[in-house]
Amino acid sequence: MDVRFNLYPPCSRPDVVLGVKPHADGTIITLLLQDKQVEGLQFFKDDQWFRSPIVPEALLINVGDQAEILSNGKFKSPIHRVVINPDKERFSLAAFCIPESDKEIEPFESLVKESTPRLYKKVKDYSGIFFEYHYQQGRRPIEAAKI
Ligand SMILES: O=C(O)CCC(=O)C(=O)O
Ligand SMILES: [Fe+2]
Repeated sequence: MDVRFNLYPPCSRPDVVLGVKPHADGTIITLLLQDKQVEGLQFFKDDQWFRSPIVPEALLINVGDQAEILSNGKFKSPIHRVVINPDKERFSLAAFCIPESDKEIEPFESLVKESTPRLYKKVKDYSGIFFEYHYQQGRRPIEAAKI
């Protein structure tokens, strides 16, 4: 598990600056503790951005790309971003649950059937794929795993 503290300083131009650009997490799951006062996280669904409301003391559990692969697409890893507040700084704490880089992952056999054919290849070192696709090519890393 990797843990990261995020600190988003205020910015007077939230119309042109994002805290985190749109992405889906490359994890199995991500545990997220959000700021108790300042919102910022948004999820993309049906061509719209939806705010993630503050729920004090709650951990937000986000499905990552590797859960999408393991579940043969039953779980979808959502696209999300962080917007910046013009006046207040924001904190978040993210714990990224990821397998060791030498472990191969693929859809669970029991979820691959005639009615639900296999959608993803076997992948290894998804963090490496994530880095190459997301940061270097600006593409969704899950595309690399699709059959
Ligand atoms: O700061 C947040 O609420 C989310 C950050 C995030 O999406 C990430 O670190 O992957
Ligand atoms: Fe994220």
